[in-house]
Amino acid sequence: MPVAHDIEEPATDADATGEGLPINEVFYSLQGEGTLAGVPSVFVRTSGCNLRCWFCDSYHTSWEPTGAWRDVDSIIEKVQSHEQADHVVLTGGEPLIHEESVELLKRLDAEGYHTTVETNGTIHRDAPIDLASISPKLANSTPTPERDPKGEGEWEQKHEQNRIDMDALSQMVDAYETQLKFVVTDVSDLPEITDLVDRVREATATTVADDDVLLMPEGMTREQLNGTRSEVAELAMEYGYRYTPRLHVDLWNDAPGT
Ligand SMILES: C[S@@+](CC[C@H](N)C(=O)[O-])C[C@H]1O[C@@H](n2cnc3c(N)ncnc32)[C@H](O)[C@@H]1O
Ligand SMILES: Nc1nc2[nH]cc(C(=O)O)c2c(=O)[nH]1
Ligand code: SF4
Ligand SMILES: [Mg+2]
Repeated sequence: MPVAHDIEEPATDADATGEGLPINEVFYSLQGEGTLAGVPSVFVRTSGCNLRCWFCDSYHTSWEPTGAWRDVDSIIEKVQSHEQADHVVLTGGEPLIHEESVELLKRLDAEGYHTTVETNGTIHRDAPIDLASISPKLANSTPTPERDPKGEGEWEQKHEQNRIDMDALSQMVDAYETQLKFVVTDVSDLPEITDLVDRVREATATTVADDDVLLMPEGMTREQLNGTRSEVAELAMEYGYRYTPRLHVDLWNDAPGT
């Protein structure tokens, strides 16, 4: 069993019992990213992350983790209250820092849900995951002092050291149906992506097709996406990778619970 990295415990509304999961939010929406974009889904967002991307669109699960501890039964109950959905997306923060995410995924699987896990790919756990939506973090994510949203670059080195774990990444690719979803700002990100995809292909027994590699424009608002999406779409065509929109941002901008 992998050891969770040294995680700061999220601030909680409830007493930390050590059981259950720190939950930031549970909401019903359309999957906005990746090969299942457009599918009605319940999102379960855990709090706490082992990385600190400067651009993180879920600031209150990473830079300032907040949430309330909920036991697995109560999370399942909340998921089931959205009766139309048969897809569940477990995200965060980084959901796989929490061992209890495995229990939640087992319960969701037993209840018949299709499960997607949105993960940065640095921690592998054995769980019933129907789609591992892995977003390995590139150098463009590193919180340098100039880009740090909170401090003065205190996380730069730790983020840089931990953002890629080839063992965890390749174990996950071999274990699950996978999409590799890269956050792209511009053409300068592409050499790192092609190199990483080559390394994953060498390290795994699985065929990683070009259309399992997704380029997603960086931006947490429509305005920011206006500056990235066209170039990223062109890059997907040029390299033969798949483009993924951020449908939820196009539809609802950065509204909470979407
Ligand atoms: C908040 S993360 C949570 C899951 C996991 N920690 C991860 O990074 O994959 C969910 C998704 O949002 C993406 N993301 C975060 N901030 C973004 C931004 N500013 N622009 C585009 N994608 C972003 C991540 O790369 C990931 O695919
Ligand atoms: N609609 C919607 N789709 C998403 N796909 C991945 C998300 C995430 O934050 O992990 C996300 C999200 O926050 N909202
Ligand atoms: S790994 Fe995911 S949750 Fe963590 S800081 Fe980066 S985007 Fe945010
Ligand atoms: Mg999101």
